[in-house]
Amino acid sequence: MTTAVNQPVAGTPLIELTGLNVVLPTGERSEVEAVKSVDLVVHDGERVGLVGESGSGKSVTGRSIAGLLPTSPRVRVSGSIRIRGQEMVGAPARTWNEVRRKTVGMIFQDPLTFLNPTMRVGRQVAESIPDRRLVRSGAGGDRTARDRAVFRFLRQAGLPDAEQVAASFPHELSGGMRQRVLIAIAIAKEPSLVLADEPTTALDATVQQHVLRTLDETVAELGTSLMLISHDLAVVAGMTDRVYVMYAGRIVEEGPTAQVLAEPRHEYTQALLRSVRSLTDQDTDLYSIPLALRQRFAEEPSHVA
Ligand SMILES: Nc1ncnc2c1ncn2[C@@H]1O[C@H](COP(=O)(O)OP(=O)(O)OP(=O)(O)O)[C@@H](O)[C@H]1O
Repeated sequence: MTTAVNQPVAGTPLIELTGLNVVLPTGERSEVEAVKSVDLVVHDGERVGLVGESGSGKSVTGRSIAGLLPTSPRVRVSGSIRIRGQEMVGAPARTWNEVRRKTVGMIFQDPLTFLNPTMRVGRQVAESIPDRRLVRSGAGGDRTARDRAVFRFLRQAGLPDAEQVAASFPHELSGGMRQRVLIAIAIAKEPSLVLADEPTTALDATVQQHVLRTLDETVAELGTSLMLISHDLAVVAGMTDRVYVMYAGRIVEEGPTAQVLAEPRHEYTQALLRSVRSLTDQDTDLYSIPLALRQRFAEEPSHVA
C-alpha cells in the first residue's frame, strides 16, 4: 500500500488528535491514563507549544504523534490520530515508519538515547537524508553528494565545524553539540513537522538559548511546522504562535500563545505563569521568559487586553 503522509492535503490539518486516550501499564496490575480525551491540531507551517508540569502527559502525546509509544500489548490507545488525514490508530508499523521517515522529525531531550554510540555522527545524519532529496537537488545519490549534504545540515544546525563533527562519535561531543546533531538529523529528513520534546532541558542556560535559537531559525528557514513540548513557558513563549496547556493528562487551555500568556483562563495556567513571573527579571536573552513575554506582547498588542 502506498501512503501519502508527506503530501499536503488541502483543508486537512497536518496533525489532528481527536479524543485521544492513552493508557500505559505501570506495573503488573497497575496502569495510568496518561492522556485523556486530547484534541489537538497542527496545521502546515504552524508553531505550536505543548506545556505542562512534569507527568502531565506531554511526552506521551508527542510520542503518540510519532508512533513511538511503548510496544507492550497492554498499551491502549483510543480516539483518533490523523496525520495528513490518514488514521494512524491501529496503523501497521510500516506506515508509522513512513511517517517518521517523511513527515515527523523528532528531537528528544536526551540525544544519547537516540544517537547510536558506535556510529560516527556523519553517518547517522547521512542515513536520515532521503535519496529523493539528493536527487532533487541534482546531486544524485553518490557518496560525495551525501557527504556534502551532511556537512550542510550540520552547519545549518549550528555546527560550523561540520567536517570534524561528522567524523566524531556522539560521546566526543558536548551536550549542546549533540542536541544540534539531533536537529541536523531531524531537518535532513525534510519533515513536515519537527516535534521537539524538551529539546534543551538537559543543557545549561547559555547553551540552551543557542540551541533554541538554532532550532527557531532552522524551522523558519525550512518553513516546517514545529511542535515544541516543554515544561518551560519561557521557551514556548519565545517560539510558538499557539499553545496547548496540559494538566493531569488533559488539555485545559488552548489559544494564541500571547493571548494565553496575557489572559490565562485556567487556574493551572495562571499558576504556571505566576511561577515564571516570579523568576528573575535579569535575563536578557530572547528565550528567557520576562523578555520573551515583553517582546511577544510588544509585537502582538492586539492579543493583549
Ligand atoms: N513508558 C511508560 N510506561 C508507563 N508509564 C509511563 C511511561 N511514560 C510515561 N508514563 C506515565 O504517563 C504519565 C504522563 O507522562 P509524560 O512523560 O507524558 O509526562 P510529561 O508531561 O511529558 O512529563 P515530563 O516533562 O516529566 O517528561 C505519567 O504518569 C508517567 O509516569
